[in-house]
Amino acid sequence: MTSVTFAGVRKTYGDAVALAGLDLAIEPGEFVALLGPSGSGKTTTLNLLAGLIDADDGEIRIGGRVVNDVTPDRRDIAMVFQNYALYPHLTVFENLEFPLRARDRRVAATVVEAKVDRVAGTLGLGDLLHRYPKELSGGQQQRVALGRAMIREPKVFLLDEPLSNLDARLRIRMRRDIKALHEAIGSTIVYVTHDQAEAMTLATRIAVFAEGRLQQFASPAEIYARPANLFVAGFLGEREPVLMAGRIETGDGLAFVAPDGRLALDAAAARHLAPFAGRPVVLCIRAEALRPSRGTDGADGAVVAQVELSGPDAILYCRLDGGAEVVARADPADGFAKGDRIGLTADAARLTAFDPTTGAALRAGE
Ligand SMILES: Nc1ncnc2c1ncn2[C@@H]1O[C@H](COP(=O)(O)OP(=O)(O)OP(=O)(O)O)[C@@H](O)[C@H]1O
Repeated sequence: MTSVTFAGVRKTYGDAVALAGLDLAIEPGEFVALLGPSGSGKTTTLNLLAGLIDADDGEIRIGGRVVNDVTPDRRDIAMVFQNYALYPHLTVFENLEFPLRARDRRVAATVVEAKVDRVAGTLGLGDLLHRYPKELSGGQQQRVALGRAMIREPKVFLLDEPLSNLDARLRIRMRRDIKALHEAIGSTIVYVTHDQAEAMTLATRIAVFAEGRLQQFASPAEIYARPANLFVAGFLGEREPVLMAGRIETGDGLAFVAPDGRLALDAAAARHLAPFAGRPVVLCIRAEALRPSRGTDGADGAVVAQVELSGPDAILYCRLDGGAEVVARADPADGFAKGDRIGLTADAARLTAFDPTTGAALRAGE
């Protein structure tokens, strides 16, 4: 297992900064997702690691060795792209053995066979070895592409949006396959995606990029629960959170007060948000942070404007009494309906407050 390190790595194209001083230390055997919107620097990072482009500045290490001047074929990495392009005129077996034969023409047939068998076994391709790519489903083709990368037993796998050509259900199945594969082989994986759900389910840690800068590098749970800034808070999660500017007030019970709405905060808020009382903040409010209730005793009033069933949840689009729109999650069995007058209590442990000027998260005690 191999570590990967970027230290002060910078890449520009003319005046355009593709990557501004990246520092990132990936532990051996980690599965790291590089996540961010289009143009944020993910592919630049991957291409620098692969050696397909050169850094202007900084140092890149694979397993402790500085590789800035090492050619791609000597970096001991394998790449799988979005367009995995199998050789159409070769069978699955021939596609899998290709990298071995390309490296060493005289490699023994028994060695090739043993390696292909092992990789095919890990990926569940054993019964498909005689087929041609056009006789395979999209998911099977993608597994062959992964197998072709695995066969040379590289130290690090680089995957660039490998699932984006597959339909939604297959993508979810392949996610499980890739995760199982990582657990089976234990190699270090660096995986580029703009799909936050993919990053959340696959990665041991997620590196979130925006505009060529690393915004946060942490576990999926940490990134979701404790986003470092407003960009990360907005980018993670199935549904965009509501970001509302206002103040934490301590008067009549602790509350968040915005010009167009008020939210009562529960007791846990005393520790979590009370230190920021009186100062302007932007609050990130996710649906699961709001608890709807019948009647408005001890909670602030809202009206349900729309209900959306989303699998096991009912998503309530609500209007606070002051007019602000928020989204709450409920159990469909509770039967909330459009037009209902409800109470909303915020679970402060699930709220994050941000500095309106810098966008950085405010943490009690920091
Ligand atoms: N060869 C190039 N010449 C000029 N600018 C480039 C080149 N390659 C990348 N860039 C710019 O560098 C920035 C980062 O690009 P990069 O491809 O790393 O983004 P990305 O996060 O991978 O985006 P995507 O998800 O769209 O692939 C972008 O602004 C892009 O336009």
